[in-house]
Amino acid sequence: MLLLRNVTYSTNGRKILDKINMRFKEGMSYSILGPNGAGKSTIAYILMGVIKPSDGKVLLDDRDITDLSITERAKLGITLLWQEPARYDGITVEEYLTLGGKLNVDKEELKEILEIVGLPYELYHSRFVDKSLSGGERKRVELASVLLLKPKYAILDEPDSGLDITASGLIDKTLEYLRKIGTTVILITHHEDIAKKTEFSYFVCGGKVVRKGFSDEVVEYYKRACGKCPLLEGMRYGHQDGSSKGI
Ligand SMILES: Nc1ncnc2c1ncn2[C@@H]1O[C@H](COP(=O)(O)OP(=O)(O)OP(=O)(O)O)[C@@H](O)[C@H]1O
Repeated sequence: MLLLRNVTYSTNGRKILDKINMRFKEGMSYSILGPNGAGKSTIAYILMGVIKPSDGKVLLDDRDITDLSITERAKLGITLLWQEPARYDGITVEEYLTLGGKLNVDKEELKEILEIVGLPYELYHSRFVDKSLSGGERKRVELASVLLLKPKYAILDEPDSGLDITASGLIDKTLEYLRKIGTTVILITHHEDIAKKTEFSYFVCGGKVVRKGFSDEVVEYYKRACGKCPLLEGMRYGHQDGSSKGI
């Protein structure tokens, strides 16, 4: 089990996360749901070891891993799909996904995974992971790399961002594959329909867990709460500069 215990994170004199407690059990799927700026990506970075909490602990199977680096956590089976996909000039999709042949993966498996993420092997394996791929295609390559690693814990930070209308089917196939291989999924999103695809959800707002439980129930609460939130209402109508009333 992966666990955040009383995690607080402050930076530049601002408290971003405030005593966050979360539990991710093996083989289950979870969403971290919340509006822009809620603290969702910060939670992902703390789980992955990109940043360290100012207070509190990260535990994996009762072991304190708070001070472990990204690489050490990766070795323990924790993987992060970054919100912004990277580019690697001069490296093909196949080289990237097989870590230059170091990852033990056969061609059939590579084909299967590329099919799941919607990039047919024949069309994409020799393409370069550079700016010649669109943002959406790079995101799909990153998702394929997470699936091929067969992690124990897959943290997917907005897997649908930058993707088109086919994203919903892609998320379904991704979750189905990860469920099949027993990976615990931690999916970060601000979309209710995406959160509903997981079993459990945490609704985060203002750096705090506001609600947790079965995804259907949490999503209903999120819709009601965010629908009435004066902060979000203000953002929607652009009250900060008094302009852009409506859209
Ligand atoms: N280094 C930093 N200095 C100041 N503020 C920061 C810093 N890093 C993050 N924040 C702020 O912390 C808040 C939470 O950021 P975070 O990226 O975790 O939100 P999020 O829920 O993932 O948002 P989004 O849905 O827009 O991606 C935001 O208001 C952000 O501006």
